[in-house]
Amino acid sequence: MTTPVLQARGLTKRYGRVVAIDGSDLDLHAGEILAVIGDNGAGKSSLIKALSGALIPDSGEILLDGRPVHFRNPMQAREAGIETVYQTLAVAPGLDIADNLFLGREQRRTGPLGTVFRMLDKSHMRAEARRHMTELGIGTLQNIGQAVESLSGGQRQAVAVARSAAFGSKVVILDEPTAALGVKEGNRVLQLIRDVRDRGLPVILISHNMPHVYEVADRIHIQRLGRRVAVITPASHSMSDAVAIMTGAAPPPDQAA
Ligand SMILES: Nc1ncnc2c1ncn2[C@@H]1O[C@H](COP(=O)(O)OP(=O)(O)OP(=O)(O)O)[C@@H](O)[C@H]1O
Repeated sequence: MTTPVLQARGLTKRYGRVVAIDGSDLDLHAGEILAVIGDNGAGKSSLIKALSGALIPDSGEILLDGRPVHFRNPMQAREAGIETVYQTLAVAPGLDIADNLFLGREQRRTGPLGTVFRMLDKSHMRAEARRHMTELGIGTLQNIGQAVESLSGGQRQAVAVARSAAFGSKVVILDEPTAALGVKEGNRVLQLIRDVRDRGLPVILISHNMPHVYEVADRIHIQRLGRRVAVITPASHSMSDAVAIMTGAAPPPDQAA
């Protein structure tokens, strides 16, 4: 078995008396979409925050390509190649698509125009933005200079996913990317997620939408009461099996025997 790209071992995080994650494990393999499902409060967000540097776990270990990493903040996780799109979309509505793609990573002009006057290399950013969007087949966004506030929810998500795919060199983490979307837009974002995987970036997808999970996930990590209780696949278990394990109505598979 090859080493997982990203692993969590026994991660724990407490908030006072509340145990948000309780010795949770996670394994993300190369080339896969790993869905993380669980009831409200199961610790999905906390787990993902730990993996993306937004939360420092009390104990446990995170391994990237088999090597221990200790992220103190989201920037360090991004620098290590883990790109996360949160539920609350971090897009800036007033800025255009290209600017959003490069938010926090603006490219300056070369020479004193860039270093002294901090001038942005707009044309380069536009060209790069267009290349990334085209690569991911987001054909509907013709005008890279269009303000993001004029885009639909699905198109905004597409920009956020494209951004994570453009900059994530090892892992892309998506927190409820289809939550607020209509059927058509949701499907488009699902296709985008497959494209990201097929281009070689493994994806962690947190979602409450079971049909979406079953449509795209290669494996499904079930989180319950702060820890991983099972890993199943859409082929091994039905949607109702998954929900039963998630809610505790059925025992996890290894205990079922
Ligand atoms: N900053 C915080 N302060 C206090 N308690 C927190 C904090 N963040 C999370 N918790 C608690 O930790 C537990 C796990 O929360 P978390 O958000 O990780 O779950 P979740 O599975 O993502 O839930 P949901 O599906 O509702 O988003 C919950 O009981 C929650 O109330």
